Amino acid sequence: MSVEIFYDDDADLSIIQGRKVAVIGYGSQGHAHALSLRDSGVDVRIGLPEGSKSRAKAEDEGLRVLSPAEASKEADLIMVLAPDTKQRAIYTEDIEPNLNAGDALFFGHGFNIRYDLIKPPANVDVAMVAPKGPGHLVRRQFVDGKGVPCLIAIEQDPSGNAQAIALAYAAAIGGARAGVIKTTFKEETETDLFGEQSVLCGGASALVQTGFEVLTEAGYAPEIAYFEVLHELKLIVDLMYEGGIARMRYSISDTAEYGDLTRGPRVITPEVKENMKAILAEIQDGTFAREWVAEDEADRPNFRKLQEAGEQHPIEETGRKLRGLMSWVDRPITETA
Ligand SMILES: NC(=O)C1=CN([C@@H]2O[C@H](COP(=O)(O)OP(=O)(O)OC[C@H]3O[C@@H](n4cnc5c(N)ncnc54)[C@H](OP(=O)(O)O)[C@@H]3O)[C@@H](O)[C@H]2O)C=CC1
Ligand SMILES: CC[C@](O)(C(C)=O)C(=O)O
Ligand SMILES: [Mg+2]
Ligand SMILES: [Mg+2]
Repeated sequence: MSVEIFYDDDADLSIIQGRKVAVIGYGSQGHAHALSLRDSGVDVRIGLPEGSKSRAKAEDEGLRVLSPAEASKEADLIMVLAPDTKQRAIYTEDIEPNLNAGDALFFGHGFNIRYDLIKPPANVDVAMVAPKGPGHLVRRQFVDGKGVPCLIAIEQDPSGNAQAIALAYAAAIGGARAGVIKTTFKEETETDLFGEQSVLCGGASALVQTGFEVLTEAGYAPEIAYFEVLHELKLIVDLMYEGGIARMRYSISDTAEYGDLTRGPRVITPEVKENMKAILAEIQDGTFAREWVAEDEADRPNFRKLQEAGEQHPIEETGRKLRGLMSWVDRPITETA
């Protein structure tokens, strides 16, 4: 095996328990890290601006909430879990003036370091602990005594201890129960962006919406179409998760398996593979990052338009109706455990 994988036995939790940690941001990842760090005996404070919607949520959990600058000043390890597009300004205005030699600056995703948007001083450890799953699942798994696998990466290591600190941090949020893999900021950023754009989010959303459109435009009931192309997808993906594509194919009927083997490549054609390569190239050469930063600076007009169109897609209305009949499915996305 070419990668190093670490587990709880490889991590020394006392290292992170001996640090003063500031978690900047209390959204999907921020709430999961902060609550699990606290439950692991770590001294945590949250950095959020005045007027942030997240302040009340953190305070309701009994966490100390300070401004990002105050939290950074108090802490000797700062984990940046604000939106990627906001991190550069937060770093310049709130974190950088409060960084001391020997501090550690941590990220949950490598975007700002990989694309040189943030350039920390050489006397500060710079590392990443990136859970490979959505924050609400990171927290739920921790509470259930399990964990979401994490990637760690070290960009700067003046203390000589950055890897041990990152491993301890990953263990404190449950990641080392599942496995912690060492990577680089470059590899994490490029593969994470590719995965979410081409397969996990972009690819999967477009596949599901298109399948729903084909069935309903052909006159089939939207409810039937929803079950076939969205609801059942989770059941199929669960089998892949447990035992790979082979396990899924073992479990489905041979009729489905024959259709999978012969029709799948007609959906995901060589042209689709070329499209994926083009998307990867835009990630590697920085085109996507420049586009996304510019879109954010322009107040996200295209993003909002596309978001709205997605919310108006007929599959959402059908889904809301059906999930309303399945009380066990409709977990609010704000639920934290
Ligand atoms: N979502 C996920 O599961 C994953 C995210 N990541 C990475 O984690 C990081 C955080 O992403 P995510 O959790 O999705 O972010 P969210 O959008 O869910 O949350 C962002 C948080 O940052 C706060 N915030 C906004 N502006 C500031 C500011 N100026 N100073 C301090 N806090 C601010 C927001 O507060 P408010 O409520 O006021 O908006 C909110 O609490 C990103 O780097 C992302 O790539 C990595 C793996 C998975
Ligand atoms: C798949 C999306 C993700 O990369 C994640 C949850 O890991 C993200 O940026 O939210
Ligand atoms: Mg990811
Ligand atoms: Mg991501």
